[in-house]
Amino acid sequence: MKIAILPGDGIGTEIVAEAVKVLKVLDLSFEMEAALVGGAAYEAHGHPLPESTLNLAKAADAVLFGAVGDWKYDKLERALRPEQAILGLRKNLGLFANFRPAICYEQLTHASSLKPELVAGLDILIIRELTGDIYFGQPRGRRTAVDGLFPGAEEAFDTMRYSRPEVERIAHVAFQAARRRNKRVTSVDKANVLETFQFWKDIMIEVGQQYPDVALDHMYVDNAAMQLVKAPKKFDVVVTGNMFGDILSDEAAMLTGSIGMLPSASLNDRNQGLYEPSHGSAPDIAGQGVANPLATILSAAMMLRYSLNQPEAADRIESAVSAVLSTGLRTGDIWSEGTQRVGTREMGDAVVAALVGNTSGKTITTMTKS
Ligand SMILES: NC(=O)c1ccc[n+]([C@@H]2O[C@H](COP(=O)([O-])OP(=O)(O)OC[C@H]3O[C@@H](n4cnc5c(N)ncnc54)[C@H](O)[C@@H]3O)[C@@H](O)[C@H]2O)c1
Ligand SMILES: CC(C)[C@H](C(=O)O)[C@@H](O)C(=O)O
Ligand SMILES: [Mg+2]
Repeated sequence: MKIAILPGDGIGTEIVAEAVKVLKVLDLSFEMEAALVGGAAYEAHGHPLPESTLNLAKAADAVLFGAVGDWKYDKLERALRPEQAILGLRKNLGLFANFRPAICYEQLTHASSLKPELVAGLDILIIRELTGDIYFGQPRGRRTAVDGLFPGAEEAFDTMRYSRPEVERIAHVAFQAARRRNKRVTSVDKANVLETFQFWKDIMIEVGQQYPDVALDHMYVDNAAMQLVKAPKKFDVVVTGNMFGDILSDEAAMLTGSIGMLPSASLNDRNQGLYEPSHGSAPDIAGQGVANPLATILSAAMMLRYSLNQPEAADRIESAVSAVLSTGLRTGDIWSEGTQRVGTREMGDAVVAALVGNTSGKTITTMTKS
C-alpha cells in the first residue's frame, strides 16, 4: 500500500509532519512518498499540480494532503494559483464524496464559541459534493455584457450546474452513511431560488424512496447556516452541494472548538481517497509552530479506516487524540483557561507518546472558560 504525502504550503508542511510522525509510529507496512503541491510546486516547477505529483497521487492508495495557498499568489492567473492543485486533484481522481465530520470532543466543550450545552456531545456529518456545482461549471469567465442592467459594462460569470448522476451518487452516499448513524439526512439547498437546487431536491426525494428507513428532510441553506449555530445537535447527516458544503463545514468546525479539529475524507467510487484538514494554509500563523495538527492527524485516521483497511489503527489514533486532550494539552486555537498551551510539534509528540503508551503529561481537569 502506498500513501502520497502532499504537505503543500503554509502550515501544511508543519501539520503534515506531525501526522506522518503518528503514522510512522504505528509501524504498519505501507510506503510513503512525498511531493510538492500548491505554491511550493509552482515555485519549483512552475505549476501548482505538476504531472509528477498528479501521477503519484493517482497511483497511490491514498493521499495525505496538508493545505495550499498564500496571499502572495492572488495575482497569478487562475490556472497557476495554488488552490488549483487541490481542485485538480479532486477532479482528476474523481473524489466526489467529501466527508467532514464535526465532532465535539467532550474535553473541548468549553473551547467552542457556542454555549457548552449546545455543542456537548455533538456528532454530525457533513457530506459535501466535491466535483461539481459552480466550482467546476462551464462556461465561466469575463466579458462585456450585452444585456442585463449595464449593457456594455465589464462582467464576470460562473455556471452553477449539476447532472442527474452527480446528484444521485452523492444522495446514495448520504443515505448509506445515515444508515450507519442515526438514520436522518438533511438535504441543504436553495430550491426557492435556484433551478439547480430544485433539481437537487427532487432527486434527493426520489433516491430517498429507496431508503425508507432513513428520514429525509430539506432545509434552505440560509436557514441551515442559522440552525447550525442555534441547535446543531438536531442534525445527523447533512448533504449539500460543493459551495454550500464549503461554507457550512467551516461554520460547523467552530462547533467542535476550532477549524483545527475538523478532518476530512474525499472519496471516489473505488474508495481511493484524499485526506486533509478542512482548513487552509493559514498564512497568518504559518512558520510559527502554533498550528493545531489534530485535524490532519484525525484525517490520517480516516485514511487508515476508509482507504487502507486499518480500522483498528484508526481507532488507536482517535483514542490517542482523546487521551492527549484529557491531559489538558491545547494548541492556541483550542486553549481555554486551566489548560496547557503547546505548539504544533509538542501536540504531535503527545499523540505519538499516547500511542506508544507513554503519557507522562499531567492530567489537568479544570477547564473553565475565561
Ligand atoms: N484545502 C486547502 O488547501 C485549503 C482550504 C481552505 C483555504 N485554503 C487556502 O488557504 C489560504 C488561507 O485561507 P483562509 O485564511 O481563508 O483560511 P484558513 O483555513 O487557512 O484560515 C482561517 C483562520 O483559521 C486559522 N486556522 C486554520 N487552520 C488552523 C489550525 N490548524 N490551527 C490553528 N488555527 C488555524 C487561521 O490562522 C486563520 O485565522 C488561502 O490561500 C486559501 O485559498 C486552502
Ligand atoms: C481552497 C479551496 C479550493 C477549498 C474549497 O473551496 O473547496 C477549501 O476552502 C476547502 O474547503 O477545501
Ligand atoms: Mg473551505
